[in-house]
Amino acid sequence: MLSAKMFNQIEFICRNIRDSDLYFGGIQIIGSGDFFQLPPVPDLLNRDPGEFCFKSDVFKNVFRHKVVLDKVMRQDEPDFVKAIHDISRGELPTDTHNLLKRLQRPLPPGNDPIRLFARNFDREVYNASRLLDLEGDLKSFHSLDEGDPTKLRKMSVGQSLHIKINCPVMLVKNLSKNLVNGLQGTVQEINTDNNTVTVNFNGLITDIKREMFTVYSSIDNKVVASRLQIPLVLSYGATIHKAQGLTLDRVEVDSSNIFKAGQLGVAVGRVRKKKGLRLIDFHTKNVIKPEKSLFEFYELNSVPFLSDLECCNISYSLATEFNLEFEENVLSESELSEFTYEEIDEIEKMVHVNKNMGDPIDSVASEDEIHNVQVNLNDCPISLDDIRSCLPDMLVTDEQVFINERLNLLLEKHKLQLNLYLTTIFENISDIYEQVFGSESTEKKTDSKSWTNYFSKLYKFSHSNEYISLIENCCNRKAESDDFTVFSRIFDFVSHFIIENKTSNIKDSTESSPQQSAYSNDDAGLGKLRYIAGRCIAKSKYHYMTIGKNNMYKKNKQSCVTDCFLKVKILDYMTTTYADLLESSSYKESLEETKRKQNLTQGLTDIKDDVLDFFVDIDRNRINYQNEKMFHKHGSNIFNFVHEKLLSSKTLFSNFQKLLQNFDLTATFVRVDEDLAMACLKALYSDLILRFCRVSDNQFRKDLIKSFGMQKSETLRKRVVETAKRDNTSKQISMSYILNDKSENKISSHLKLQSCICDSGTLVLKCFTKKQLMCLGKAYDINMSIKDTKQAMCDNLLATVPNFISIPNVGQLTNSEDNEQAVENLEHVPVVEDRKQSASKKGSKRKRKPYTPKSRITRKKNLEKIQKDEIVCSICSCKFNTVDERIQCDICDNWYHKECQNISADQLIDKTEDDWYCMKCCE
Ligand SMILES: Nc1ncnc2c1ncn2[C@@H]1O[C@H](COP(=O)(O)OP(=O)(O)OP(=O)(O)O)[C@@H](O)[C@H]1O
Repeated sequence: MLSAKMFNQIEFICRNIRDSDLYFGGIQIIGSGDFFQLPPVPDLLNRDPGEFCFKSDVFKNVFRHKVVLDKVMRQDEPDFVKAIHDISRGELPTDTHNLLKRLQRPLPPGNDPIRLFARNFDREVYNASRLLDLEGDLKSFHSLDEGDPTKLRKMSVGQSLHIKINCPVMLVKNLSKNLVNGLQGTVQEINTDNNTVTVNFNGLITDIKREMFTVYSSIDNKVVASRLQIPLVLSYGATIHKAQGLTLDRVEVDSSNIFKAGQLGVAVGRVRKKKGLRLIDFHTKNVIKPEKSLFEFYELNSVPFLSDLECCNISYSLATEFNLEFEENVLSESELSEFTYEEIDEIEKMVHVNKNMGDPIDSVASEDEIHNVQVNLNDCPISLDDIRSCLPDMLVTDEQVFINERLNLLLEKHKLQLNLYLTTIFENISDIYEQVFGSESTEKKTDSKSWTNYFSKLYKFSHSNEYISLIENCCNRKAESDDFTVFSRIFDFVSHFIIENKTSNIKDSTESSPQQSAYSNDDAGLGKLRYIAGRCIAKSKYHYMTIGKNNMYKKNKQSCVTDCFLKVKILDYMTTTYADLLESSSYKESLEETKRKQNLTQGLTDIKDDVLDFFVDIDRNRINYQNEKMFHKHGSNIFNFVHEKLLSSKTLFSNFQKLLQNFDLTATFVRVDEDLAMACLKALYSDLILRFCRVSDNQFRKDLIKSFGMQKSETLRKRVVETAKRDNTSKQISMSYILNDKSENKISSHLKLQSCICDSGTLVLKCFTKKQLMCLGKAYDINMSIKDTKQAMCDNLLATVPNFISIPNVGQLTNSEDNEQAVENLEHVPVVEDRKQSASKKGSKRKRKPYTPKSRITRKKNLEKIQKDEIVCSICSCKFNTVDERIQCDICDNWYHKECQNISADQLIDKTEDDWYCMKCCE
């Protein structure tokens, strides 16, 4: 079926070739078709979402007249005609239902029927199994490919064509008027030397040679892949899409994977008579209701024809320019084509799915404290019997069976050596623990670094020669990779044991951390879980399909193909259609979320309700193991820990079995016995658990990182705010700032001083010298004495300044020289005395050398030192360019740039008259 985008493009090309304003350049168009048949296939490569063409504005203007052909020519049995009509419209009245049920019998003897499948994979498996059953030599033709391999998958011919003489084939390219796409024939001769296959097409015997197939990308505006191959495919079976348009006499329709409205109708409608049709695996859910717009389209009235057809000569107007809306929203409305499973990778790239799921991270851990130490590190409290508890109860995978067997053997035959191994690793791991977190008597704060350190030490030990020789001692031979697998289980067990006992008091933050809540707690979460579960199933299905396809024609691999085929069938059984869910799901409220998340992968993730229940179970189990507390204990190993716990849960596995109790093993064309079914079941269980663990682990790690990131950024933000505050206050308020303030009564500087005082009174200590404080006191009418300590002066200011709205006696604040004079006049107390007093008071708090006033000689000497570049600023370590830009602290005697101490360079501080303390000493 033509899509809206394709229709618009054809119209555009015709109009441009004709260089005309008329639609299609004035070319008369007669369109025919049945919209209740297969809908257009979306084409991701060309950004075509696969909308019905009648939705295009151009279509509405061009096809104003509609004629409904209602006489069916292919079939002549009224009940059969009605049944095809019903199922095409998504209806299943009783008479039609009964008729379809009756058609589930084998076909009466006759020619080999063609089997129709909804999905390519089923067709391929069927074709391969039939071909291998046919006598004769298998011949293969391999294509010559160029370009992007993912695009090559879209080709209608495969990379390899496997055929035998007398096998049925179908032409997949129009070669001439008679040799058309879809024509069926039988292979008569095969010549691999000159790449030719002779085919008998109903008496027309023709040599078919290799043809070039290309994939064009309108996005890249070029051919992105090409394949040179014989244009034939095997035709024991075909897809329903491929069979559309054919008229057949004997058909078997496998309806198990019908995924589109119209698909079943097309399949059933290919055959002339009921007696030539057999239905396989038919369910009512295969009858899918088409979208409403289709019914609306047929209900629309048609415009009557005018005799001169003037009604059809409409000019193209810009108002009907291409409806490119869907280019923005390429696939939100789209559904999947039959190729969907093969396009998963491509789709994933487009929706930015993180494929790197499950990569371990070592460096993240939170900062809980370890309170309790319960293990006596000198003795090993673990017995060999305890080791048995690390054997999994339920054996799902081959690896588990293997580990169990090996461990049992060691426990029976190498008890002594195993005991030595156990004691030694216990001691070593305990030592490592102590080294990192301290001894049992000390409570030590642990942080992410410590945990990383701990796990890296464990890793080093487990790869040391000492450790390897321990294992070799137990095995009585050179250690192999299998041995390490077995012993790593005991190693993990001991490591967990030690941490478990030491961290038993760690606060379990499961409830407070959002990342550890179950998906299934609310509707949105359930919707998300359905999507995740569906993705796990779809990925698993794709995985087995690929293995199956790769081994399809290898004779000795047929059991592997059967195995994969059965697994795919089981996975199919777990899914349904969105329409079915809308009608019958008990979790309808959650479906919206599933649909929203599906976007491109719509259809892939519609899993049945009972399958969702099973995943809810997994999820609830998962949060018991996948939480912050467990993360502390297992570090990067948490993924394996969670995975193993879920894998070995008997309840989960039996729930999984229950899910499939009604699955009909006989409904497939491959022979399946009970053992194979059970093996497949276990493998699938293991695969789905693994995939689910990867997704949840990925999410868990992301959430952890996010929460750590938030903590980190909060600390950082705090620091920035504090620094900014400090900078602000210390820079904003200084004597020169107050003096330069031209506002009335120096309101501006008053406010700044006020805010500086309110924020932190101690900052004032840093900003002003004693002399300046005296000045300020005078300006605010505060009675201060030069004998007062700086702190007392500040306290006075602190108590007074907030009570004023501006500086009351601005006149008292003059320039610094005047200030000095003012202070001189105020009190005639020797400054040296005050300095001594102040220094001795400070000395009570911290030890400091007694204050010695710098004599002119000392200053001169210092000056000389400065000039000889011997002295540098103690903050920035840079030299001083001028004498005036430096200042020396009277407590620590260090030199600083004034600016490094937030003192403006032009500010004069005569240190022969007053002391000055650097910021550090003030603190
Ligand atoms: N006027 C006719 N008289 C006799 N047989 C006819 C007539 N028209 C069509 N048929 C036969 O009916 C069958 C279906 O015809 P055709 O494929 O053209 O229909 P269609 O509408 O394209 O079908 P579909 O869309 O279902 O594939 C063919 O076998 C054709 O030979």
